[in-house]
Amino acid sequence: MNQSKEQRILDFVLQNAVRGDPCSVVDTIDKYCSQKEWAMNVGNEKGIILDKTVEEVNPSVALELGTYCGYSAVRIAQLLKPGARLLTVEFNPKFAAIAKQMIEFAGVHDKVKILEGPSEEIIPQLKKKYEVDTLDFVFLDHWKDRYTPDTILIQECNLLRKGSVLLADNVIVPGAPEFLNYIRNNPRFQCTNYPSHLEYMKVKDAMEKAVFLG
Ligand SMILES: O=c1[nH]cnc2c(O)cc(-c3ccc(F)cc3)cc12
Ligand SMILES: [Mg+2]
Repeated sequence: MNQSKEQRILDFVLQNAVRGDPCSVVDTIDKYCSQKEWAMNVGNEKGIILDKTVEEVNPSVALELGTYCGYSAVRIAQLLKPGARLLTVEFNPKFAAIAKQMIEFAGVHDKVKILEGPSEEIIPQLKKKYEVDTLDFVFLDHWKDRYTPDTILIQECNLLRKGSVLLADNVIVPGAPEFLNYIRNNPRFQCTNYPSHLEYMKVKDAMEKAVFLG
């Protein structure tokens, strides 16, 4: 039965990265996806923006929407302080299965919990089922048409506190114009744009940071 691209990425990591070394897992995925097959990992250029934002926030509880192969989950998890945790939501069961193995190989599984299912179903469960009080950091990297409804849902579920930080990938490519319009015109958020490039390409992309003002 022919392999998926995501399985090929995982196999390349299992063969070439160092078990228990998150940096080697991240670098090995970037090597495969820049040299062999493009894939929608946030990549190293935007990954550095992600890293800096996570270090700035130093979250106790972080949420990621869109796990894919686990690349950004590994990047975020390795920056978390002891006792901090990342909840990452993935709709596609095949991607979730790959990410689970990737996260375990990287040795960050004690900090990461993969929640499989649609974000609109999982977000309302975070408080009661996953014992979340508020989210310190949210990385939006799933389907661009869900950025705005999920941001509204997160607010409706009272999951943000003064100073909570949202960071959205791909606001240029594939683009999230409706989200940019929503968040930049919402007086409860202070927005900053970070120009960058699409992962592994020369194409311009950007990330948008939005701080919740309470
Ligand atoms: O669907 C996406 N989810 C999350 N991140 C993405 C991402 O970073 C890039 C892309 C993408 C960009 C250009 C293209 F030609 C085809 C797909 C999609 C997603
Ligand atoms: Mg992305």
